[in-house]
Amino acid sequence: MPNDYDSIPRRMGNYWLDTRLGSGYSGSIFRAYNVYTGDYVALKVQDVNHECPTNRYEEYIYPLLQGADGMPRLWASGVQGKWHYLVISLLGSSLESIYRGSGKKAMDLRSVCSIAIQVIIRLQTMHNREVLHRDIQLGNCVIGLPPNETIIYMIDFGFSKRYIDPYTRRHIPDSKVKRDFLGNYWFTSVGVHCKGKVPSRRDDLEATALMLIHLLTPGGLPWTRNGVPKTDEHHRRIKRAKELARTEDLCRGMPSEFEEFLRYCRRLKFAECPDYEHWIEEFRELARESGFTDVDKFIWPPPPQQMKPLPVRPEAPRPTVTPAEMENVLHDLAKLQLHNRPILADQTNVLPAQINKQAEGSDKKAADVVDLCSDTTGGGTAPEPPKNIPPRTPIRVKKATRLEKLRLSVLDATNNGALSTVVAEFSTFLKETGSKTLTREGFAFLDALYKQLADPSVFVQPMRTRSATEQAFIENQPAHVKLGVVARLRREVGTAQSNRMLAKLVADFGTVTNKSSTRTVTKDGFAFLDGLAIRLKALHA
Ligand SMILES: Nc1ncnc2c1ncn2[C@@H]1O[C@H](COP(=O)(O)OP(=O)(O)OP(=O)(O)O)[C@@H](O)[C@H]1O
Repeated sequence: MPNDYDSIPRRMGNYWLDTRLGSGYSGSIFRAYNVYTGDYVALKVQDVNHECPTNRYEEYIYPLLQGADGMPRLWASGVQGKWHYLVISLLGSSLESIYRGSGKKAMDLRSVCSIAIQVIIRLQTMHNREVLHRDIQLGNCVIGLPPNETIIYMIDFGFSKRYIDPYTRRHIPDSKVKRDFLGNYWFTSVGVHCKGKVPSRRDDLEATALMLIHLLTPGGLPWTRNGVPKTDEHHRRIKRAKELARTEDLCRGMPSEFEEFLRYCRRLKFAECPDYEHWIEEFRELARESGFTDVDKFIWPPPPQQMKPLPVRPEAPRPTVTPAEMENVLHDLAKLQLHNRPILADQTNVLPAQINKQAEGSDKKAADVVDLCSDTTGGGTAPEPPKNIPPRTPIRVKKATRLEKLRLSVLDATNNGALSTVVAEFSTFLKETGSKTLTREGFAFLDALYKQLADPSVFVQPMRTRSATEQAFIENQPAHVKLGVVARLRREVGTAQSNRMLAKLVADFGTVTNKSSTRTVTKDGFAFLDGLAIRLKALHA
């Protein structure tokens, strides 16, 4: 039901309406002031007969959120004539208008980290108070007015809901029945938007992840680029694009935290409590490592000395490597003389001359390389990148750096004792980072380990590369298949008699982890890695 704005009285209760700040489907919002105190507020007006009485819902939710940082205060509410009104703290611009107003194609990393930290904290507050937001988007995150302009506030609780039943104290039930989508086109989670699932805490977080990725993507998330859908067909196309978009494609070129955060949100179970603290820390650390200070504050415009180059990803698809360029790479690889590196593998049947030949003849396997730029394999001294190939984006700091160091330690290990230490460190590191997702650097580590255990002189297809058809097949595999394989590997690792046998187990572990949709290391997976470290030590003795 559209609002008849002209009939809205100039005075509502003790408040005099000034300028209109915004309006949405459900009502209008005005800047207003208290006629007795002169204090400015925001006043949200809605027709009492509106088909979607969001003001009434908000009136119920606001008291649950009072007093918390970043939550607007509800000063008054009431009905005047045919109008229901809410009087709330007057705030500043929304992130939507800040982003649009910047004229930039993507937001800087410092600002996005601040948004991540603050929005996750806000959601933690809301969820602790048993409320789901259910409409996370840039327009519903606004900054305060001076002196609170560095604080991000949540607004618009018209779709919010208590997820703990106040009487039974139980979490709202899940349901298999598909429900109408509630939220917004751009950021509402795939589960809720495309699959009609019941929203829970995980979906507020997934919407946050998508919002962050949107801000870092030049031109925004792919399905946002043609504007709000005007037809059902357009809406269907958006849902399809959203559902089919692969996490790694959405996050290509960004610090790995964003990809991991999105994967994490999508792995959460319906009633699971997210680990807010972990992700707040992850984004703080990412910001710190990128050289940003005071990142809990959203400072706009961003301080000039902290305006680092954006983790821009190329908008056009990465050009494929030409045969000539590939030849250059292989030539350089051959020059690495892998046969001179310390070899731990069982070499009984491999004569030095053969090893040499294998290194030189490794171009036969070149066609197997699916994505040369995104996976790190091979020896320590990297060859000069061939000309005309776009440079790799200089990001994925921290975890990536640590994993890369571990990978190099694998390649430098000269005996099983040293390898055992590195494997134990790898396992501990993964456990401590909290994120159990194996990133590409994690797979590169396994690739290196496999090579050391099997035969470092042979080119090995990286475990993580896979085609679209493999991906589709993998996604149809039930989770218990992976669990069963890893449990077997865990058992077998304790009795493996040689490095070759261990190499085979590592390869199976990499393959099965890669085959799971989330690429996570399970409890059995960690037991396997720890068992591997112990076995290597035993074989060394
Ligand atoms: N407290 C506030 N102070 C200042 N501006 C505000 C405030 N609340 C909302 N606004 C502005 O008004 C816009 C609409 O507000 P809000 O989202 O609460 O209303 P809505 O009717 O639910 O809108 P929509 O239909 O777009 O969800 C916001 O994007 C923001 O720009």
